[in-house]
Amino acid sequence: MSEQREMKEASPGYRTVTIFVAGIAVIALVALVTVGVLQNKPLPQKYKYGIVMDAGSSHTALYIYQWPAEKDNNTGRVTQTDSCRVDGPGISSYASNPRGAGESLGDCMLKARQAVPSSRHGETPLYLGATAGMRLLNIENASASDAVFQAVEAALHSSPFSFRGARILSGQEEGAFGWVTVNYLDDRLTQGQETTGALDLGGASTQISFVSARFDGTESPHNLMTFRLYGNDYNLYTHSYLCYGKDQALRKMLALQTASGPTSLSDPCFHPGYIRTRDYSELYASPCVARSKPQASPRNFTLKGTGDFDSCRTAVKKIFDFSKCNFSRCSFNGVFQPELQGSFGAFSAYYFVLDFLNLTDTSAPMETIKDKLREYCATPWADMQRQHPSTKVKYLAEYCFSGTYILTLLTEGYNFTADTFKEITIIRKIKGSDAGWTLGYMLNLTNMIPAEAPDAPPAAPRRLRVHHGAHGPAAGGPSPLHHLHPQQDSVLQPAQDRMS
Ligand SMILES: O=P(O)(O)OP(=O)(O)OP(=O)(O)OC[C@H]1O[C@@H](n2cnc3c(O)ncnc32)[C@H](O)[C@@H]1O
Ligand SMILES: [Ca+2]
Repeated sequence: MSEQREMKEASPGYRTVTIFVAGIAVIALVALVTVGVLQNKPLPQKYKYGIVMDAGSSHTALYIYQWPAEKDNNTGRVTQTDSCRVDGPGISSYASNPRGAGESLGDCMLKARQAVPSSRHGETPLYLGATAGMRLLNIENASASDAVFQAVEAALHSSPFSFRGARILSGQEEGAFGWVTVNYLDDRLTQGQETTGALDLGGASTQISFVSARFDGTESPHNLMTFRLYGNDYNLYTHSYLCYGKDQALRKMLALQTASGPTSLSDPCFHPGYIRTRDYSELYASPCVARSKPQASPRNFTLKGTGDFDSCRTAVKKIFDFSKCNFSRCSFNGVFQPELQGSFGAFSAYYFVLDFLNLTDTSAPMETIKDKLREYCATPWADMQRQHPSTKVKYLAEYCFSGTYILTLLTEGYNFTADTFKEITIIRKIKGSDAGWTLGYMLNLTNMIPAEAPDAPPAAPRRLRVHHGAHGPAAGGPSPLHHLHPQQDSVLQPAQDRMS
């Protein structure tokens, strides 16, 4: 110590050097701060972001995902950080006011600008995918659906994000991406573990997707999606039933009950004491029921609830056609479905409805579930309103129908038995991220799921890759990111499309 002090004191140049070094350090620091301030450069961000808008039939939702900036290609690393529910109905409801569809997204876009650090805005991919509501509008009135898309695209182009296109997802994509999401969040893909099937119930369509050892696509090619993920091959069975989302299914049931154009209808799927005037032209204003509109009918009919679960089941069952099957086995409406296999995650309206009804425990005996629904449906409407003053009246009025529909769809439609029903888990979120197709869709379009396991020698480019036939895109083709129309670039395609 003292020797040191002696040396410092002894060395005449020591003070000069110290002052010199300190001076340089101060100048460097000032320069650094000045440059930083002048360029307004924030500190480097730890995360990257991606945004997907889910334009569903009943509403639009925006999801923001993040992942560590230094490593894009690892599983389980992409998580949902934020979400935003667009006020008002789904974009397909803006057919007569397309501009309104674009404007409706404003608040959620603002929220996204605040949630994603501004230094990342320009590089953050933004996708919009529309599902069954737009599929139906496209069938009904293609120019109206084009106008809605134009308005929505204009709104999203004006955002600071990297807008990569708005399009309608095919039913197969909707089902398959929901399956990818669930299994990605559960970490089942990297481990090569047994996967979970996915059940999605929307307002206008519903999907079932699961890996089946007995299904290679021979019987029904358009139900097959094949992928190679983290070095494992999957044959996924998937089917989307248009018009079997819970809103359209209710329309179908009401249409069957009003085929003769009555002025009043006693309906077992609504609570006793429930009474409402329904407009014929409004009820039949959907391609799901348009063709069965009665030739002659009054303007409205009076819908009166009788609250009878067993009769409701009978009425609901009539919207399924079990009469024909050209395959070895079918679900309903002549659709091929292999034997159910493994566990399932059921989300969206399965969750909303069964959670409200306190019926998410699928291990309860089937009879108990039926008894609860029987009692629930029989509860007078006035009591329901008194007990649930803050529940949206439309939802409250329809839970008896919705619960009955879900039970019928799962057991009679998809053939879940008292045993296999227990394999269904009713979920809303997995590790903080919503279950749904959006995350899988983004992972695919941003190539964030590698075809080979990360520690395996990269024989092929690390991207989510399907086995394409001779006409499929070459492996390692251009990244989907460089195109504005992801429908041409999605590397996940149903087998039928690949073979045609
Ligand atoms: O997939 P598609 O068919 O396009 O429709 P969507 O994406 O808009 O459908 P959601 O899963 O958002 O919702 C499914 C249905 O559940 C309804 N719903 C949403 N929240 C609900 C709640 O809390 N209680 C009851 N029903 C609800 C909603 O109105 C739809 O009819
Ligand atoms: Ca949906």
